[in-house]
Amino acid sequence: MGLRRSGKSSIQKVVFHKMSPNETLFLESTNKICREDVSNSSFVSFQIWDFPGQIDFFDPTFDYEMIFRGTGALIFVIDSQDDYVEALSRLHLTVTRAYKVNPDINFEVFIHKVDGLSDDHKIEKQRDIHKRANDDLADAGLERIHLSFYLTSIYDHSIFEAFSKVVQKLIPQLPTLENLLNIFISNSGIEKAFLFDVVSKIYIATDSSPVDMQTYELCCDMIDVVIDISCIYGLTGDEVGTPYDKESMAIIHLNNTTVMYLKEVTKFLALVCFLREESFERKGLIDYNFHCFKKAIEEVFDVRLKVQRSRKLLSQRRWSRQTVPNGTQVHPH
Ligand SMILES: Nc1nc2c(ncn2[C@@H]2O[C@H](COP(=O)(O)OP(=O)(O)OP(=O)(O)O)[C@@H](O)[C@H]2O)c(=O)[nH]1
Repeated sequence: MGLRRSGKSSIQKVVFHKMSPNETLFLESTNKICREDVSNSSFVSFQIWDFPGQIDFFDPTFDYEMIFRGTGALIFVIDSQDDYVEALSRLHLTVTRAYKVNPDINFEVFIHKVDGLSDDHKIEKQRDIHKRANDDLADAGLERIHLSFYLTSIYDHSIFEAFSKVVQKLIPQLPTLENLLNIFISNSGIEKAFLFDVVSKIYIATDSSPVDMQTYELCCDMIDVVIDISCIYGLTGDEVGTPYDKESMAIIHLNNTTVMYLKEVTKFLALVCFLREESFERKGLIDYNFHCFKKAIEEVFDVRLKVQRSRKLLSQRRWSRQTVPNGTQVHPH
C-alpha cells in the first residue's frame, strides 16, 4: 500500500516480472486492487495485492477487514523524493486499522526511490520517518506496534534485499534453514551461503554471518548469468519457462581468489556460496556435504507438504460433515 505514484506497481513488476527499472516509467496508474499469485513460478507461494494509491477506508465497498484478516505482511511504500507528511498520516491510519483486525501482521515500511538521495540524506530521511511514524503510534497509545524500515530503490539491489527480509519473516522454517546453512558452511570451508528463490532473486535464508550488499549483488548477477546462458544454450525443444533443472550448476572464479558456486537445491531454489580457492580444492567434500544439505532441505519441505495436505483433508471432512442430509451446504465459519 502507499500513496499514488509512490512506486508500488514498479516494485512488483521489477521483483516478480523481471521488468527493467526504466520500463516502469510507462506504467499506468493502478485504479483497482490487483491480486497476483506468485505461487506457480517460485518457492515463495503467496499472493501480492497491489492497492491503488487513493484507496479509501471509509468506502463501504472496501472490505478491509476481510483483506487484513488473511494478510501476512503489509508493505507500505513511501516516496522519499516527495513530501511525506501525507504518506505518514496514511501509514498511521492503515497500520492502526490493520492492527485492529489482525495484530499478527508484519508492518514493513519501504522508504522508496532513494536512488536520488546522497548517503547522508538517506540516513537522515530514514531517521526522520522512523521517528515521526513511531511518535504518531505512541501518541495513539499503540507503542506495541512494531514497524520495520528499509531504504529501497528499483535501480539497485536494495529492493530485492528488502523483499528478501520481508519474505523471510513469513517463512516458519527459517531457523531450521539457517541452522542447516550454518552446519553446511562450517563443515565445507565455505565463507557465505545463500538459499535463493531463482525466479525472484529473493534469498529466503542465509547463514548467520552478516550479509553485505556487494556479496548479495554478485549472487544476483550470477543467477542472471546462469539463467541467461541456459535460456540461450540450455533449452532443447520448444520448452517455455525458466531453463532451470537438476543439472543446473555453475562455478565462477573471481580475480580475488574467491570462488562462487551455484547449485540446484529444489525446482525453485538454488544454493549460492562464496569460498576461497584453497577451500575449493576439496570439492568432493563440498559436494558430499551439499548432497546431505539438499536431502535435509527436502525433508523440511516434505513436512510442510504433509501438514498442508492434512489440513486440506481436515477442512474437507469438516465441510462434508456440515453438509445437511437434503444436500444443501452450510458454510463453515
Ligand atoms: N527514481 C525512482 N523512481 C521510481 C522508483 N520506483 C518507481 N519509480 C517511478 O515512480 C513512478 C510511479 O510508479 P508506480 O509503480 O506506477 O506507482 P504506484 O504506487 O503503483 O502508483 P499508483 O498505481 O498510482 O498507486 C514511475 O514513473 C516509476 O518509474 C525508484 O526506486 N526510483
